[in-house]
Amino acid sequence: MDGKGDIIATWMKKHRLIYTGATRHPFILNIRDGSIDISSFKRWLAQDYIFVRAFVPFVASILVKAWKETDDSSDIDLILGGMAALNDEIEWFKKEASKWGVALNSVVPHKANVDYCRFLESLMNPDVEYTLAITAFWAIETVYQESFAHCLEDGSRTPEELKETCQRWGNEGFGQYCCSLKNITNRCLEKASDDVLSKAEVILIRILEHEVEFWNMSRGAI
Ligand SMILES: Cc1ncc(CO)c(N)n1
Repeated sequence: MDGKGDIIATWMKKHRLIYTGATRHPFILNIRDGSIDISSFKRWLAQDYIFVRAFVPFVASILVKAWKETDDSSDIDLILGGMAALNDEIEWFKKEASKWGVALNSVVPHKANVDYCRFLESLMNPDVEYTLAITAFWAIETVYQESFAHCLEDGSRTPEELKETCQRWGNEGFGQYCCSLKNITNRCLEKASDDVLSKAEVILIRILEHEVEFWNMSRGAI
């Protein structure tokens, strides 16, 4: 330990407002209180399928960075497990889309989605350090975990037909996975230079902003 401690906890305090904006967005609150407009849900489903397809090569790029930059094989195992889960997730999207009558092959990506995927692509560059990419990965997964877990808490009135979606990211196993990603990220951040550390913080904020825009788009607000 070099005394930097839990950097993510420090960031969470500092950026609480935007973090809450991403994890307690009206889209999520409307699922939780049962007032969600089903056309919004379908829009989210179709757009998120496109996002997840772009997320696969992003996670693959992190796997390559981990292999080159860390001697901790448990990092590779965790990222590989994440990729395996994405394989299931893509099949789940197809099944869910057919249930709702959403045609995935004719979906036009929305600007917020294109912008977000472009940002992911910029992080796939081999020049981008493992620490920066894993920070983004942790943040992306954690926003969904915290958002959908909120829809399953006691007192929530999530419609029955949306519970499976919320379970997908809100379940305890996914929560554990996010916790492991957080531990890896903190370990990398503790060893990082001040320059990388400040870049990582900017990336976290950018991710949170993209997540808010993604929910906005899903609601049809933009
Ligand atoms: C936009 C978005 N953020 C995060 C996740 C979690 O994987 C997802 N599926 N989509």
